Amino acid sequence: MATDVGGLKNSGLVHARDLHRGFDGRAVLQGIDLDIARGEFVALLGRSGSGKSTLLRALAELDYDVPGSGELEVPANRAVVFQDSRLLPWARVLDNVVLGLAGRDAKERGRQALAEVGLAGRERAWPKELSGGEQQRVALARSLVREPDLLLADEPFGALDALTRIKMHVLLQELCAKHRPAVLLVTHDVDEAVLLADRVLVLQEGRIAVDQRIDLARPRRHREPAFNEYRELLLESLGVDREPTGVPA
Ligand SMILES: Nc1ncnc2c1ncn2[C@@H]1O[C@H](COP(=O)(O)OP(=O)(O)OP(=O)(O)O)[C@@H](O)[C@H]1O
Repeated sequence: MATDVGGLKNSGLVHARDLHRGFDGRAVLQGIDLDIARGEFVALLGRSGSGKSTLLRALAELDYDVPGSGELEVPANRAVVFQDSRLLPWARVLDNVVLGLAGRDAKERGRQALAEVGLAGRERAWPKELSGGEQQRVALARSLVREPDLLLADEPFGALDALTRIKMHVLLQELCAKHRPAVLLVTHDVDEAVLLADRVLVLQEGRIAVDQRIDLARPRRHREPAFNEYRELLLESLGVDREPTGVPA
């Protein structure tokens, strides 16, 4: 596998060709071709077990222990956010944000990042004193303070209640408009994908089966007719039965 973090061959930021990954002889990714442009927001949908996290971990280069092949170029300056915040319980909020960050102004940048996610004044709190949504805000601040070219997010809002999730969607839209990282967001939530992404991919049988551009003005709102059209299209490609008597698969 060739991994070139420096000289990207094309104008894209992420470049993957014919990526294969498998576990115990079972193929999970079976020839992924994917390009992500600088500043582009890509959402990744797929049924449970389709390999979304496997693909995200490949792009994060966190899968050195997983056998595979293919060509992959990703920027060195990338950040990963998971479903749980993975904050260090023994470090205060600000220290969690700036841990490992170089420079004399690191703490000041950390404070600014916390203010951006709506947590000014909570710098000295311990992670356990924060709600789940607040902890995810800290995780976002920890990523964004590093000004990543690529943000890889694996169901970052999956464990949050519906109202908090909506607030996080608004926040993420604002942060992305300001910082313009390229994003790969793994999600189960079709509405979340249509709301946030420039492009929505559907992973099926180890390949990207759908690559749908979302041509809606921002900021986006649920329930406008065009939004619903994209949602129905994607639900159909996921094989979700929308008949009244059907139970979603
Ligand atoms: N470390 C591992 N060892 C063995 N099998 C694994 C490992 N990680 C993932 N798998 C298998 O690879 C397949 C894809 O898993 P992956 O977590 O990428 O799917 P996913 O689409 O992210 O699923 P979900 O939506 O349920 O999180 C699954 O069948 C899973 O059991």
